[in-house]
Amino acid sequence: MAMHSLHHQLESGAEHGAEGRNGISLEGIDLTYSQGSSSLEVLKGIDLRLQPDEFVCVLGPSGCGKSSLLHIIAGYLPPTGGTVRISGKAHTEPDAQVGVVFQHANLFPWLTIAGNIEFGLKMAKLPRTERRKRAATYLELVGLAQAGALLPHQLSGGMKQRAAIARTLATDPSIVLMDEPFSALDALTRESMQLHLRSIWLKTRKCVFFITHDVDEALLLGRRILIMQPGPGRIVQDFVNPLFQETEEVSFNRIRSEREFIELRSFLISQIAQAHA
Ligand SMILES: Nc1ncnc2c1ncn2[C@@H]1O[C@H](COP(=O)(O)OP(=O)(O)OP(=O)(O)O)[C@@H](O)[C@H]1O
Repeated sequence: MAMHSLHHQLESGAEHGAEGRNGISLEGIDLTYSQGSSSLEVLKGIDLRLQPDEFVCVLGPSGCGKSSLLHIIAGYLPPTGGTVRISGKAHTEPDAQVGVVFQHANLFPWLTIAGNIEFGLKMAKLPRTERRKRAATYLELVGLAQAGALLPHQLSGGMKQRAAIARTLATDPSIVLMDEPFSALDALTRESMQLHLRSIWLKTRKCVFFITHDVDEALLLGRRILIMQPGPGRIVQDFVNPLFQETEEVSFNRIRSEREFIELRSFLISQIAQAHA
């Protein structure tokens, strides 16, 4: 596929996400940070619909407003304009529908791994037996079935991040927002986490909004890919990832060696560089 024709051959993500009223919809989101007499317009007119089982990766140069957008979807930050809707209803405050995973796990150091997972469930007033059961289920799902009684400092970075994912999923959110969740991990752990997350998504089919700086990561994980551009932040590319396969049986090495992967990779890098210029 020649680079100049690549863009025309990609299926639009906006059409893909447009079905039904479920999932997330962002309507005309604007954000301006104001401090004293100065202000910074960070996001302008973001329109986006995500299906309830979407896995979307968001790429864009540093400072284009990716994290700000995530904070708005989470309900942490009110936009200066526009509306976030979840299943058609305006979403203005953090709640159990939306789970967030950050770059660092931020586990409570004094609680065991199971205790960390149960903490949010306790806040949600789930009875103790149900909390125990859920913690065991999600520890199993992230491959930490044997680690429930350990304290966070006894875990590796990758294990801590898996515990953080289990903690988020255990509250059964319909949307999981992830802000560069694997960027602090070494390359090998990162790849195993990517495979793990893929397999969790195939089992749970949650809507995942995943911010990354890593083009390869977006191509290996995203069913849909967005590219944002700064000044002010907006979405400039939105397409269905043609490399995405709905199966557990994937070899990242094989995908990485495919011609289409290499072409898409340089296409994305050129788009991000353009956005940066
Ligand atoms: N609380 C804040 N007050 C004022 N300006 C802010 C605030 N948070 C972020 N900004 C500014 O808004 C812009 C977008 O920041 P944001 O963190 O959303 O971008 P990003 O794309 O996630 O960046 P990165 O990839 O580096 O994490 C940046 O110019 C940043 O300096």
